[in-house]
Amino acid sequence: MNPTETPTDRTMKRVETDGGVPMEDDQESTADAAKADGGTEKLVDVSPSHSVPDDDDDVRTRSTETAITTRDLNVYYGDEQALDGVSMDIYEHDVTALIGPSGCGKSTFLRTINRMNDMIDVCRVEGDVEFGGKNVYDDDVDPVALRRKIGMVFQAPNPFPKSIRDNVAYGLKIQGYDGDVDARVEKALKSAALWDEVKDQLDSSGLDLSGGQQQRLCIARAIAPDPEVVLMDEPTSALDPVAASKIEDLIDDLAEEYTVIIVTHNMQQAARISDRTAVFLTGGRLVEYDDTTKIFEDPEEQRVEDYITGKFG
Ligand SMILES: Nc1ncnc2c1ncn2[C@@H]1O[C@H](COP(=O)(O)OP(=O)(O)OP(=O)(O)O)[C@@H](O)[C@H]1O
Repeated sequence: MNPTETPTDRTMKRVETDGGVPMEDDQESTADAAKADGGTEKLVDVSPSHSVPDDDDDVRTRSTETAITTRDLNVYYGDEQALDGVSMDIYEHDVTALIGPSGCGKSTFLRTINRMNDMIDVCRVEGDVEFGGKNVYDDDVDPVALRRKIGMVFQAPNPFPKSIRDNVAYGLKIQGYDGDVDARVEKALKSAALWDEVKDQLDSSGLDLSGGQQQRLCIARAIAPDPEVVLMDEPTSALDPVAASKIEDLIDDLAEEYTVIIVTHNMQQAARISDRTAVFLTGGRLVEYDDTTKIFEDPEEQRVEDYITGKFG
């Protein structure tokens, strides 16, 4: 499908998470096994066969509304072009995965959406990123206010050296929120599936938590100001498999309330947790963007199939 095309049927069964260990090295064997079977080849197994379906909430109705639209997005670091003409519609309440080999511009794309690239002097952006009916690069857009609406979670958990409560309340304080901060902290920690583990130690340092808990704390911090979009840059790559699995489950829940865009190197993870997948290849080009099942089972582009089956990247 053309990256900018609007799908006709936006209701589909969600790809299940198996809650298991992220596996990258079995991609080729999955495809080979399917071929040997004489069955329909699946490049990566996105079926729920290896999982236990959780409960009755495993079908999410998908929106036809776009949360973010990029048009002809070019990003440069000095003379080097990191993104080349990226046009993409990202849908509300979808989990959209960005995949591709190292250096193809995934993180740049993510950072361009909430203007984190503003902090890099040599970075120059051309084209539009529409959010809420406005180009986020318009002169009258306040990047700090924008980042409250489009929160971000990074690869390594990075809590502030503050209490758990203050970590979560941080964004609220910056925005001068004068309501019930404790209620908002509780709500965010519940949404981040951390409340039960920390509710009796809200004054302890966020740095005393485990890595997985710290990452969920960072997710709570990102969602406390009630954003519309949550950007995640490889949020599980620094975590052990159990902690990573918890975050994967959480991402699925977050999509009920937020639009989630996630960069991942883990193909199985993209297949498990995302509704749509965008494949970037060298040169910062978006080469294919479609429903995740389509990308992983029957991509249009040979280059995408080669990447997914581990022939390069
Ligand atoms: N701050 C920066 N200054 C200069 N060049 C940069 C900067 N950040 C990224 N680049 C360059 O832009 C290109 C895209 O990098 P980016 O980090 O967006 O790719 P990526 O696909 O996210 O890579 P990875 O998967 O390794 O994280 C690379 O060539 C990279 O060297």
